[in-house]
Amino acid sequence: MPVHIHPTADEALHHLARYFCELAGQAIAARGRFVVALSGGSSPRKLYELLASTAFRDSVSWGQVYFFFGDERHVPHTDAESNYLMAKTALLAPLGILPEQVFAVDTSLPPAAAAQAYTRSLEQFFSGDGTQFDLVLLGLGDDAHTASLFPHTPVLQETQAGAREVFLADKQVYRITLTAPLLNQARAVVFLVYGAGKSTAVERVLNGAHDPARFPAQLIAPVGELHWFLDEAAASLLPDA
Ligand SMILES: O=C1O[C@H](COP(=O)(O)O)[C@@H](O)[C@H](O)[C@H]1O
Repeated sequence: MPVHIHPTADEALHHLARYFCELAGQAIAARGRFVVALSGGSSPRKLYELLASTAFRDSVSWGQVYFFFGDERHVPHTDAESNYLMAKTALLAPLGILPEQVFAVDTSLPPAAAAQAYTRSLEQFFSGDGTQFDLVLLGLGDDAHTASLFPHTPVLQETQAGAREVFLADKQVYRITLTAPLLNQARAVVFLVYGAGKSTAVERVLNGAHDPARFPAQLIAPVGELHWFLDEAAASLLPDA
């Protein structure tokens, strides 16, 4: 599994942006479309802004790219916490992506219904082809969660590919997440992690004992490629860094 360690976050972001464009070109040439699951939280915003910048925007046939979300907070799409809003602001609106290319979680529904509806959207979109993303972008929380697969939550036991609701008891909030079996069907999965605050989580996930209940990102083992793009700060506790 390639772990790419770059001196700075900016360099990691540029290398990942180039990889994104490369995969998009290959997928569009082979299958006529590029289907991506976006990550949320704070780290990917800079990647999205970079992809929409003059440096990269002409490197992808954006009209053939379809966007889903690896996870979403159960808040309105106008809420500052919304992963959809972040992606819309940083990537989708600047690139003029059409609404029919974007599959957001319907957070106006109650959490379980929103998850069921999202599972159905995925099934309809991929009908017959199997639900396989060309690329899943993921981040890593400092508690080793990824998407909304949080430590010690029941969704970690899920064996079916789909979307599920997750209740975070400490924050008393719901999220919707794609399950590990679904994420693992992807042709490529990429973690983008930068900053010293993530170094312990990176070390535990990549080098610690296998304990996905504590380190859920260890559940990610796709049938396709798996890459980690790190800066030196996030990689600082890895033995070879
Ligand atoms: O909550 C979330 O966090 C993880 C990590 O996000 P970051 O803000 O620490 O970079 C992210 O992968 C997930 O999509 C997001 O909803």
